[in-house]
Amino acid sequence: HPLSKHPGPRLWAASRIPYVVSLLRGTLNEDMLGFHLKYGDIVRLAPNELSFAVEEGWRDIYMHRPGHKETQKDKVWYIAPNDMPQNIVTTMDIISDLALGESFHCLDGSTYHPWVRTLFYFFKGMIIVAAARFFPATEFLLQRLIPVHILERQRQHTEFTNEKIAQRLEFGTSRPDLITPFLKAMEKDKTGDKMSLGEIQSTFAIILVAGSETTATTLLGVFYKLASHPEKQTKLWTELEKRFAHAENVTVNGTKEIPYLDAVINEALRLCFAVPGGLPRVVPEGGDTYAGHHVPEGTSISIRPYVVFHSSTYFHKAWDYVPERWLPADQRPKEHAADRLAACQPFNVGPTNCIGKPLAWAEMRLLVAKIILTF
Ligand code: HEM
Repeated sequence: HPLSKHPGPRLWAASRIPYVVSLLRGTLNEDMLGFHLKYGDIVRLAPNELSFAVEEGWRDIYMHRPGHKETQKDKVWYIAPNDMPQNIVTTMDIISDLALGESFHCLDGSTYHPWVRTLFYFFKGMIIVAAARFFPATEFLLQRLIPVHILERQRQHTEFTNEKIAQRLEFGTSRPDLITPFLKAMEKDKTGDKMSLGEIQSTFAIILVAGSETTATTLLGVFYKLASHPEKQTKLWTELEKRFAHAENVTVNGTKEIPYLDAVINEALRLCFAVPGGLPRVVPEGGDTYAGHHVPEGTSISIRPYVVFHSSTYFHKAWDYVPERWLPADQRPKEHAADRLAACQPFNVGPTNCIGKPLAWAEMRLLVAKIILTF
């Protein structure tokens, strides 16, 4: 087999089944970590899949390289759920304002909106459906084994999203929001093309999921780490107090200039990364070279962020919480001078990286600064 030169556990190289078992048990990241420690930077983790734990993988797999064809998102993972059309997120323009012009009001009543409550079933359903897709010949039968309550909650989740979109379309909004540019796209252009309601629904389903849970999980990481490292918390408070004096003075722009605040958030992004899967892509026709290795077409390849972010090759004391490693070079502790910060890319890189990155940073800076100063 063309991938036989790459090391990895034999059973995993022979069959997709051990991978799928690990995926469904939720132990894939830990297993990957063990394999990379044992076998090295590039591991064969299924008959047609390689996992990369090398910095140059970010550039080679995800970025546009002149003279090379681009990898494609692996269809096993990137298919819209519940028979919806594919979402059309490619564009950077739409990220200039917030999504649907109306909150889910979770904080008002300290309760979850049903959309939030069903979100985890949505994720669980995604994983199980993807697991079945690895076996195309029996996919139809395997899909039937998915527990009915998970499918039902996943369907409800989609319904909540569609309901919200329908409300927004019917009642309008007093200020521009993320839907506004899409309304134009729903009218026919000169060529007679227009965006369908299904495409709008699918796109907003992904924006809402991608824009909420990721930021929330990272913030949980920030506060967990600060709570368990009081001296870092005090340091952050001192820096914020110097700049703002009171929480009421905090502004998005003002929070951009506080290196220790960014350092605290960057270290949480590294250690409590919110997108636990690999970011799977497929090698284009003709094959190509990734991190110095030729890989045949059709192979599934990805960086495993969990492995790279915890790698002692790139980060001194990789498992320790050290926000200072992210400070500008002249303020960084000597022992972290050689840390390879570019190996940590929590928003991915290249044409399909996170379109919400500036929004996520604005939200996180604002929230962390206000909460630390207030409490
Ligand atoms: C800490 C917060 C966040 C993290 C760590 C994060 C991370 C990521 C990553 C790693 C990807 C690439 C996935 C892939 O290559 O398969 C991605 C894509 C995406 N993110 Fe984020 N994200 C965050 C916040 C947000 C926010 C606030 C939004 C708001 C709209 C957002 C919207 C999206 C969308 C729509 C995509 C898909 C882009 C595409 O398919 O081209 N994300 N995000």
